Amino acid sequence: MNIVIIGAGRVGLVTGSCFAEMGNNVTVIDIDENKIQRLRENIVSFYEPDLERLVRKNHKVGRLHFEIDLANCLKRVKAIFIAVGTPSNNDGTANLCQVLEASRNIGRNIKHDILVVIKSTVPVGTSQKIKSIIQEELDKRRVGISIEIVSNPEFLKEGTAIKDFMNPDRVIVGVENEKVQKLIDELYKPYRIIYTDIPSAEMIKYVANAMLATRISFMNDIANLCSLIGVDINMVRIGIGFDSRIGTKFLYSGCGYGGSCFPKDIKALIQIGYTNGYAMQLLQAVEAVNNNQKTILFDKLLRIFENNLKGKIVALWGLSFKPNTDDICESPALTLIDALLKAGAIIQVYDPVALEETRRHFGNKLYYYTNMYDAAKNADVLLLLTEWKEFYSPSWELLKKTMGHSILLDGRNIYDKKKMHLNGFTYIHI
Ligand SMILES: NC(=O)c1ccc[n+]([C@@H]2O[C@H](COP(=O)([O-])OP(=O)(O)OC[C@H]3O[C@@H](n4cnc5c(N)ncnc54)[C@H](O)[C@@H]3O)[C@@H](O)[C@H]2O)c1
Ligand SMILES: O=c1ccn([C@@H]2O[C@H](COP(=O)(O)OP(=O)(O)O[C@H]3O[C@H](CO)[C@@H](O)[C@H](O)[C@H]3O)[C@@H](O)[C@H]2O)c(=O)[nH]1
Repeated sequence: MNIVIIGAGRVGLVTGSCFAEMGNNVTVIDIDENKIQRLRENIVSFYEPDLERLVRKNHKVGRLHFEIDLANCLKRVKAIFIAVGTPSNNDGTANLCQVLEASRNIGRNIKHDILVVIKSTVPVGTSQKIKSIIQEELDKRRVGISIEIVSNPEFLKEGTAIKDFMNPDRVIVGVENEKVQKLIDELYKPYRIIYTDIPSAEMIKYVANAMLATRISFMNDIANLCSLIGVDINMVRIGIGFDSRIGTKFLYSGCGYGGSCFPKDIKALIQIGYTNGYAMQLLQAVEAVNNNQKTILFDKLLRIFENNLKGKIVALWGLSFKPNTDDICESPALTLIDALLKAGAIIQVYDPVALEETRRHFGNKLYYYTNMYDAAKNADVLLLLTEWKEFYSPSWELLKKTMGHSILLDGRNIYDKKKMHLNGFTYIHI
């Protein structure tokens, strides 16, 4: 099938590459000319495991193309996916400028019947707005063609995006009528497709993220209580997770959730509540607990160093908001670094792939290392912020020797408390 994807970001590029891998003929377009030029050279501008390989392979065999101008790639196209960004406005509502501009672009250029698929995360009612905008542009041109619209929110996670797209738990498709289902079935053939109406599909995306974020904030709240009363949160997590009604996933306490989705989508859902005269009390608490959680490691540091971090060497392992991505958007590391800089600490950082992103953000205020042990050199304290695999079994001997001190704050609770004391570390976790 001939498909166009608007937006070559984390969702658009993964969607395009995966559909091409399934045998479709895909063109991905973006307004960022530099991004498109680099993609034509098979260079992906962000880190996502396996994505560059898929881009190169499908580009080479001629199933994946990159364009700037939508008008150049509409011939025989059956579906156009909108996968542009929906960042937060200052008040927390979803900013729909990119989505509305992409819709106008479709309306200005399309010359035949088409299915428009909305992949971006958008508030209820946006798909209808998109349809109206396309129709407005068609009317201006006096073009009488039929536009079908479906809402198909995306549930992939950064760091496992290809795997998630290729093996989804479910594919949600909100439709206005059954006519379009044949085409959707053809696209997503092997997967479990759940058809809903459009508003439900739009809402499912927000509610799924809200539920996951709620689990995390709930566990962080419980972890903070456990730490006050001397209970091991890891044992509690395992103990409740084996209740099949609860399940084991998304129960890991830590230094807070980040990323380009949970924080903005929770804010947007709270704002949707406000707009409709309803206070989303639980989600407000989820957000408040998370904001507090991002400050917890700093508070622990203040206690250790008796409120004086000036001149203290603080080493950080992990900067991205989760492993296997270079994305530092809303990462707990950013909150911690801001506080440490204010307190006058010397900050030495290491991350397997997010160093450059971090350097772009903080410039020469930090010391950057490409080796995890070098980052810990002479450090008064080491903090683990992201649970990259390579941090699971370090050489404790080497680490102790390099640091000269042996205090470790584990922001992701990945180490065994008992063993850490045997390794000679003062070990503090969440
Ligand atoms: N990042 C994720 O893991 C993830 C997962 C599921 C859903 N989502 C949702 O998917 C959407 C896209 O997210 P993303 O992370 O891919 O965003 P992104 O910011 O990485 O990418 C958006 C891309 O769209 C391009 N763009 C903007 N306006 C355009 C236009 N008018 N025409 C062509 N290109 C345009 C931008 O240049 C950018 O490359 C958001 O709504 C997000 O909430 C994201
Ligand atoms: O038990 C857990 C699980 C996750 N996290 C944190 O939660 C954040 C988000 O992690 P994750 O959900 O794995 O990554 P995202 O790429 O942000 O994916 C979420 O956001 C996407 C964008 O909407 C959705 O598509 C995905 O389904 C949804 O999981 C990260 O900071 C994690 O460290 C925890 O603290 N504890």
